[in-house]
Amino acid sequence: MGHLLVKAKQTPIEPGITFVNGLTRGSSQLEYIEFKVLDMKPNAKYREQLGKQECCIVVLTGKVNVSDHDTTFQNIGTRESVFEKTPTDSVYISNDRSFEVEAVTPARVAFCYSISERSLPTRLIKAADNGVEKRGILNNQRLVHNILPDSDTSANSLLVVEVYTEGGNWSSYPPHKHDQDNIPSESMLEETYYHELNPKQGFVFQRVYTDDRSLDETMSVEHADVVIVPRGYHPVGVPDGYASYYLNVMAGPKRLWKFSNDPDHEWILERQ
Ligand SMILES: O=C(O)C[C@@H](O)[C@H](O)C(=O)CO
Repeated sequence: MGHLLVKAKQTPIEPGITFVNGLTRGSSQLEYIEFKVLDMKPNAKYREQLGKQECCIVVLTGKVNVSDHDTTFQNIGTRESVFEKTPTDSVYISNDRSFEVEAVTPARVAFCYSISERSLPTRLIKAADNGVEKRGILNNQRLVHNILPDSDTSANSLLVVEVYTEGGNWSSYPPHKHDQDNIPSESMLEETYYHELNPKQGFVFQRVYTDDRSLDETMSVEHADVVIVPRGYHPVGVPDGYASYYLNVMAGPKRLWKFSNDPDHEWILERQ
């Protein structure tokens, strides 16, 4: 197993709460992003005091109440499986705040963190606020739900997006990278991928590589695994018969998603 692949764990951490997968800045080579996914049984409560990190709470499945102790958003979340392919509700919570998530139904919740110093208002990002985009042609088709895109100024550094790729298709493809602070042509953003598969026994392949191949890892990724993209190109290939979902978190010094395609494969975009 390469050091960019974090396998799903399923570790009970509190009554009614199971840690599914995640990473901290201490446990990964990332400087900006932390991430975790928790499974929650009904009535379970997860509380956290944020330090100098902002957090986007994405209700992957089920229904929850989220409170920042000033405002409570009740019964949020829209789906029982991510593969319903409808957007979901999320909540943005600023650095230095605390929050509580209480499960109303069995729920799977993603917590996307990035370092942040400037306080911002808590915000409910409703499912209807997600920008829904179909990208690509031929075997490069994917469906994108933009939860926190760079056009939305609710966050200091976090970018959050979910992506669906049908079997036999490729996404994050042609391979692109965002590891140079060279705006307007490219921004420097770390990235994480939290993957789900339908059916669950499926797998996808993800390669993370740089032009000079000083980094070049190709991973077999299974349900609930996380892939870390500290730099480099990061395409995903989905085998026939399986559908892929992933939740991307991106963060870096500037909150802008500007990428460069691998020049060797950019011709993919020129096809009709
Ligand atoms: O369009 C896609 O296939 C999704 C990717 O852009 C993905 O969100 C990503 O790699 C962002 O850098």
